[in-house]
Amino acid sequence: MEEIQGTLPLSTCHVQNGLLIINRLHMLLHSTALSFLFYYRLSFLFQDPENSGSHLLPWFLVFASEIILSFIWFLGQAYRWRPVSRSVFPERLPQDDKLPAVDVFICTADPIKEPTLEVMNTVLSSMALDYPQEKLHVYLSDDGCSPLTLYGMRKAYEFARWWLPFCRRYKIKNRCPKAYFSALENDDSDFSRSSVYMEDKQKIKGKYEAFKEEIETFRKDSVFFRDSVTVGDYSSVIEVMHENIIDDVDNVKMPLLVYVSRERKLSSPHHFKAGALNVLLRVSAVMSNSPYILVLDCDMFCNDPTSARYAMCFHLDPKISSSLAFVQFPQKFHNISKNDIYDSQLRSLFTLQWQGMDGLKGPVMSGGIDMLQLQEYFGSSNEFIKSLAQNYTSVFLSGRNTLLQEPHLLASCRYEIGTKWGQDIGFLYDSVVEDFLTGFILHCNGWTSVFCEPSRPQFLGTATTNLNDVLIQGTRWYSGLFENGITMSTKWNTLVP
Ligand SMILES: O=c1ccn([C@@H]2O[C@H](COP(=O)(O)OP(=O)(O)O[C@H]3O[C@H](CO)[C@@H](O)[C@H](O)[C@H]3O)[C@@H](O)[C@H]2O)c(=O)[nH]1
Ligand SMILES: [Mn+2]
Repeated sequence: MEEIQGTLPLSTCHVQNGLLIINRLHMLLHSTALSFLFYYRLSFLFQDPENSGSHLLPWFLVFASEIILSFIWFLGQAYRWRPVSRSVFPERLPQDDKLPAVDVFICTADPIKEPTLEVMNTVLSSMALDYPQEKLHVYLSDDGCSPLTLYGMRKAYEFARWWLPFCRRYKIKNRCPKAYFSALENDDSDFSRSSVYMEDKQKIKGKYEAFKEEIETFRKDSVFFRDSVTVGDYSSVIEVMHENIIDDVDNVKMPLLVYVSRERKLSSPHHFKAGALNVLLRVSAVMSNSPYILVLDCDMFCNDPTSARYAMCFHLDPKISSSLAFVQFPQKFHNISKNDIYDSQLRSLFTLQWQGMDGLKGPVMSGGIDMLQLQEYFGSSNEFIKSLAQNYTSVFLSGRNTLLQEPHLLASCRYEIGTKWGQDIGFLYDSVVEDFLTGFILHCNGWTSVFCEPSRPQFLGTATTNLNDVLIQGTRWYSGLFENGITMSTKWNTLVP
């Protein structure tokens, strides 16, 4: 940190002046029009009662609707007040050995709705991030406790032994194997004319096909398929995959890969994704205990390996790092058609509102993809985690991979009873949109966030594209946001300093 202080900045922030002027002019025009409208309505109500009497009820109803719509419009103007854009300079980051460690958290819940091969593609793309491999640890939480997912993880780890050195050697930009092999004609590698590269590519393609086949065979196997989602109560399953140097030529190391399926009891609250993330927070604290986490949905693969370094440009920037809680990446999708009739790409959020919020306290934590710093706010009040971390990190690094007694306790239902997990610590439980609530509370506590939107999408996810899914997702989000509003208004006294 000392080295980069006083030298060139790691990130810069520009106010988008053109947009700012247009937005503010539009606000002025719109509010002038609203003032005329209100004047017109009020003067009607106060005119001679004989003329207005019979129309009074419809006028009141229309006026009330206009007031509500204007109020909603007024609240939305904050997003347009000061839009900013940011640039990062990853080449100015400190040397690799000075970079902090990062834990990647990926959540999956159902191997049927979230096909295992896709989830493994997300796992592989995050293992292949351009970040010092010994400082990268990937955790997958499986809320379906599916043998298929665990099998997929083992096979993905085997395939990664080939995939990672290949990506590193040829500086592949698209490190999600499925996306890379399906875009063969637009090969983006600098080596695309080299015959050695083409040979290697065919070899790796063969390995990928075999990996795909193995997962498919396992899935089709009727005995396992019936069991591919475990129902009822089950205990936790944790498996650590860890190996040192795998490729002496390129000196490629394998990141740590951990499969975590937390204990489930139908009698204990489940807390969905927030519950899964909190288990990962605790389990990772006794294994790798990194100060930063990158949270990904299982369908959000890394489309550009530089994302972790980009996020570090903010977290290590002395100008903003002291109050910075998280870096939010936009959610972009690979399966949007030209028509996109339901606006599944969420344009108003990610191309307008988040940039506007970035000019205030920062974008809300909107799931999918965010890089959070942990030291200050998540784990610090939990002395137990701290003490465990001190005892166990060294045990793990010394190569005894089967330390697993404590992680199982941390992944059990009973661990959280009587603690503040989900209330004051970790991801919050009071909402089905846990990310929004957690982000709002962090902002209320004085933390900020930034929006990182480089031209190449850093992550690509799967959008909901049929009406049924759009409605279910929308109902969940908006009822969750409503719930958040209630939760926050009841906590108002404690939130506002
Ligand atoms: O009990 C559960 C339920 C969901 N998930 C995972 O959580 C993620 C998001 O769930 P999904 O059903 O795909 O919800 P979406 O509406 O697509 O997700 C958006 O909205 C969620 C809040 O509702 C955020 O958590 C997500 O990050 C955001 O991408 C997925 O990876 C799931 O596997 C779990 O791990 N456990
Ligand atoms: Mn999703």
